[in-house]
Amino acid sequence: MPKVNSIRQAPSPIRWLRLIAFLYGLVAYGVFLFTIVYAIGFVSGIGVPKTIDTGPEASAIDAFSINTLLMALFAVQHSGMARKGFKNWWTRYVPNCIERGTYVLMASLCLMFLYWQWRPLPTVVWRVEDPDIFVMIATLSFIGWATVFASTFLIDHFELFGLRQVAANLRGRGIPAPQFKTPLYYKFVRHPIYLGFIIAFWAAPIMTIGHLLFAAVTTTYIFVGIFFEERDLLELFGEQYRQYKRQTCMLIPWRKLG
Ligand SMILES: C[S@@+](CC[C@H](N)C(=O)[O-])C[C@H]1O[C@@H](n2cnc3c(N)ncnc32)[C@H](O)[C@@H]1O
Repeated sequence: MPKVNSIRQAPSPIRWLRLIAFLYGLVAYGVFLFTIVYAIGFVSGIGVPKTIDTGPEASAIDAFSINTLLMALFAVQHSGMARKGFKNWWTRYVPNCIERGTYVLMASLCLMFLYWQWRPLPTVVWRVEDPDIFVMIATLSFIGWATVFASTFLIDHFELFGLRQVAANLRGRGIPAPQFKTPLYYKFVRHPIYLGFIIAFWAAPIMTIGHLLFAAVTTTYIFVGIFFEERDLLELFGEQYRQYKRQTCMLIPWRKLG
């Protein structure tokens, strides 16, 4: 009898696969956390060895081309892999539960590559001389980052970064369907995470050409990303999202709710 029990309790191959998928999701999340925290240092120039204004010297034209290519690589990965058609195709080969984690991992690797290969363009465009205004602008940038983090928790932090999916799979449950949400300030702006990024990138007490290039290209990319994201959200949530779009501003809450 004890032998029968021990056979019954032995983890099946499926359980092992679920555990491996869960650990993979955890690693992907850890890499993402490191990458996003590093991004704060990279953009602000504080606390990390390689920042937006440091790195191998290059001519202005080389630096401009390399940096633009690095941002284009990230944009293609980040937008391409988020599209429904791509997801439908590659989840034929990759289990559904690790699709989001893999997406997050790939985006993090593209960003790390960008940090590593980024060439500085150190000419100063503006420099705030007044120490109080300097601190105010630097603080505003951190408020932007805080908005990004807080908003991920409002939407669903663990689903956005793939942990909820691998945790559900580990428990033998299906992947939870995405829910439409408008918590707190999502009632006033549809894209607080992107607004937070824009604030974090532009609120710079010392703005170099390199930083300006980064802020300008990422802001343009955010608008392109919003176009594709909203097209998908309309398809996913239908009338609910159409009404939300009619009543709520995209980034800046400048008009009243309808
Ligand atoms: C990086 S988040 C950005 C969310 C939002 N655009 C923002 O800036 O706060 C992208 C994911 O959020 C989801 N999403 C965006 N708005 C949402 C909402 N109101 N409710 C639920 N999910 C949403 C999208 O489907 C997408 O998977």
